[in-house]
Amino acid sequence: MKEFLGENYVHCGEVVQLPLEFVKQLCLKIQCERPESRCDKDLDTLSGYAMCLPNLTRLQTYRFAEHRPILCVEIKPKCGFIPFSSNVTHEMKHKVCRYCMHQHLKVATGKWKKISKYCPLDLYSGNKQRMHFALKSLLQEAQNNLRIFKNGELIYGCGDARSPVADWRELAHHLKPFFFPSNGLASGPHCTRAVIRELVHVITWVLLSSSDKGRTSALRPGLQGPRVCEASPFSRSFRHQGKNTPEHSGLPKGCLLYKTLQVQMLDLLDIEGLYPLYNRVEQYLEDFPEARKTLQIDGPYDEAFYQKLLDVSTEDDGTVAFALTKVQQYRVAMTAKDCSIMIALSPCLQDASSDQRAIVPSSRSRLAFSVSVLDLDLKPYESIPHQYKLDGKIVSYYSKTVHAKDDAMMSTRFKESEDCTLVLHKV
Ligand SMILES: O=P(O)(O)O[C@@H]1[C@@H](OP(=O)(O)O)[C@H](OP(=O)(O)O)[C@H](O)[C@H](OP(=O)(O)O)[C@H]1OP(=O)(O)O
Ligand SMILES: Nc1ncnc2c1ncn2[C@@H]1O[C@H](COP(=O)(O)OP(=O)(O)OP(=O)(O)O)[C@@H](O)[C@H]1O
Repeated sequence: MKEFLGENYVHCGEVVQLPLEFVKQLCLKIQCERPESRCDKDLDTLSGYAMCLPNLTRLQTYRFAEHRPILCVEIKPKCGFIPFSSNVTHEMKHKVCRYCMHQHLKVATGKWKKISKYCPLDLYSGNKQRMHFALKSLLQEAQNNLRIFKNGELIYGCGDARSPVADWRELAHHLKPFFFPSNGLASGPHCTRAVIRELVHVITWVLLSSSDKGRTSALRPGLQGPRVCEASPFSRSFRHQGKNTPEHSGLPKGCLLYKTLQVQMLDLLDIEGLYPLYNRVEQYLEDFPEARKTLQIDGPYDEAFYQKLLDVSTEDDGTVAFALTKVQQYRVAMTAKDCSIMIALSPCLQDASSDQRAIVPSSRSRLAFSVSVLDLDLKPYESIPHQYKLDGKIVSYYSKTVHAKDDAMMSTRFKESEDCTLVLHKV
């Protein structure tokens, strides 16, 4: 991931040894804090090892702990493209992105209460208007896609599914000293709006900022699907006005969103095209179980592994080697679709001679920032059948309920318009 996303954004951490008794106690202690949907997860209590990562709610540009106040915005942007693969059998998947479709299933199964207006394609569009809309939508319905921390403590977003904290007034109260440090902006709805607007502008600016490191240019998936999701309320409102959605202004090539999207696009065949290839590898492993090691299913994720990921050809020569490359690319893509971006912001002193590239030129205050990526452990090979089933469920639920409802609404409107024919008589 360092190779793809760049040195600056990825923190590998280090492996540390822990007493088994400590891990066991920790595991018991956190179990009651897990949201219900994550109760099947477990800490590895047997290996005696853990990953020690830096605290990413803090600025990563300074070596020493800062004593200045720090704000951190965590965004889990999810998949930012619509599949372009010809293996896709459901027409809907070429029009509506997975996140927007999945929202309906999540609400139906009780994971969340309300459908979010957030659409990843808006965030990844590079178009400021669309990005602002996406970020405001995240602020309205944070789900597990947005969290805000102040000095390392969660002040906005879901700690877990049961206790969402989502009060804009309270949030603005926390944020005001960061964005309007020296003026006496009166409180009230006007102040809340101004602070939230400033937050959205600063985050957009940071997301579009570039760092030149990383070898992303090596990835050229080539094909691209539609750049607008039909379900996004932003593009819907444009369509209702008879206008086209502003497509995209293009993400700057060095920015983290661009790099993340490139890695996500390693999912070249879509799960529908990938699943038969997974079965080919499975069949091979059934015949030669000892090959699991040489195929590097469980690593090591070394230079040789990385080099194979760069082969973005989609021409199947029927070999296990081809199938394996696509499977590994898919796992990397899935990881990039589920990672989080941590944006840490801290006011910097007017006279501090800091690196100008890491300062947001916000109108009211000078903010130092750092951007990191979280949750980059490679998705397991074993999760592919689950992905395949889930994909089918998401699409069929969306098609059956939401799309059918849309159709019904259209035909009712049509019928109503027939019933209400206005007859004009000459007088
Ligand atoms: O499949 P998705 O898109 O629902 O993603 C899962 C996430 O749900 P989300 O859609 O973000 O609410 C899910 O998020 P939550 O734990 O529900 O917050 C996990 O991140 C899961 O990854 P893993 O199985 O724990 O490694 C994610 O599973 P993977 O598909 O990334 O394996
Ligand atoms: N290094 C870090 N610095 C700051 N916050 C972190 C860090 N690592 C994790 N977090 C916080 O904890 C949350 C959960 O982390 P993560 O997704 O890595 O856990 P996980 O591996 O999915 O947990 P599990 O599978 O055990 O339930 C993140 O969304 C983030 O808010």
